[in-house]
Amino acid sequence: MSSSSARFISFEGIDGAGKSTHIEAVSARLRERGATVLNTREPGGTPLAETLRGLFLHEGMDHLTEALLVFAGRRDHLVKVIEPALAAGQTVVCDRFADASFAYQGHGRGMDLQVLATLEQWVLQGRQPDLTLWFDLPAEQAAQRRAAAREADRFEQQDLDFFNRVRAGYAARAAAAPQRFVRIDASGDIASVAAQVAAALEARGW
Ligand SMILES: Nc1ncnc2c1ncn2[C@@H]1O[C@H](COP(=O)(O)OP(=O)(O)OP(=O)(O)O)[C@@H](O)[C@H]1O
Ligand SMILES: Cc1cn([C@H]2C[C@H](O)[C@@H](COP(=O)(O)O)O2)c(=O)[nH]c1=O
Repeated sequence: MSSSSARFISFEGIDGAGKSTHIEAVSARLRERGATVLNTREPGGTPLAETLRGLFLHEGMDHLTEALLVFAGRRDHLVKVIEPALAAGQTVVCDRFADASFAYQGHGRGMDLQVLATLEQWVLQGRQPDLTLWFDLPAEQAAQRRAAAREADRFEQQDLDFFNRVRAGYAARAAAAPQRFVRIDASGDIASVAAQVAAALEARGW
């Protein structure tokens, strides 16, 4: 891959699906092939958006406020970090992006998907990842992994029904954009998941 081939790759999935476990290996692989890789995340990615992240994860708020906050942070992130990096020919690897808003605020919280689509249009102006790796895992299994790993934030405290809806939300987004999404079966061991991720990159010649 030449350093001028800008790519935008997002990682998605319910909490505890295993995204973060694979992000550094993906970035290392792309760097080995010549890319300049920028690792970032949402909510967050800029000082302002990281401040909003703290509120988003820990303060109580209504669902529309939650969606507006995450899209406000996303706008700052897009304008200050993602677009300049892509314009400079870098590869952007982002832990979650706008699909998460449809899955969590839309399907999880029950917000009107059309309102989210309008926000997406205003904020992203058509920008979408080139590839979205969706780590798909049953909610029960993800909960077991989370329980062993860390203290729960406002989202991670939600029940299995919530995460089943979020998972269905990702499935709907994947079905609507099959050329962009690759479903990774995240239920196996770390090596089997890593092999699927590598195959998805290999298939694109990345
Ligand atoms: N394939 C796997 N099998 C068993 N455990 C795993 C697997 N992948 C990751 N884990 C473990 O599950 C926990 C959650 O993984 P990780 O933090 O990568 O998930 P995540 O999708 O990034 O979660 P979040 O989005 O909530 O931060 C960690 O303790 C990690 O070590
Ligand atoms: C981008 C985005 C995220 N969320 C939720 C999903 C997770 O529960 C947290 C982020 O935590 P992580 O450990 O960094 O994965 O935020 C959301 O509800 N909506 C979004 O758009």
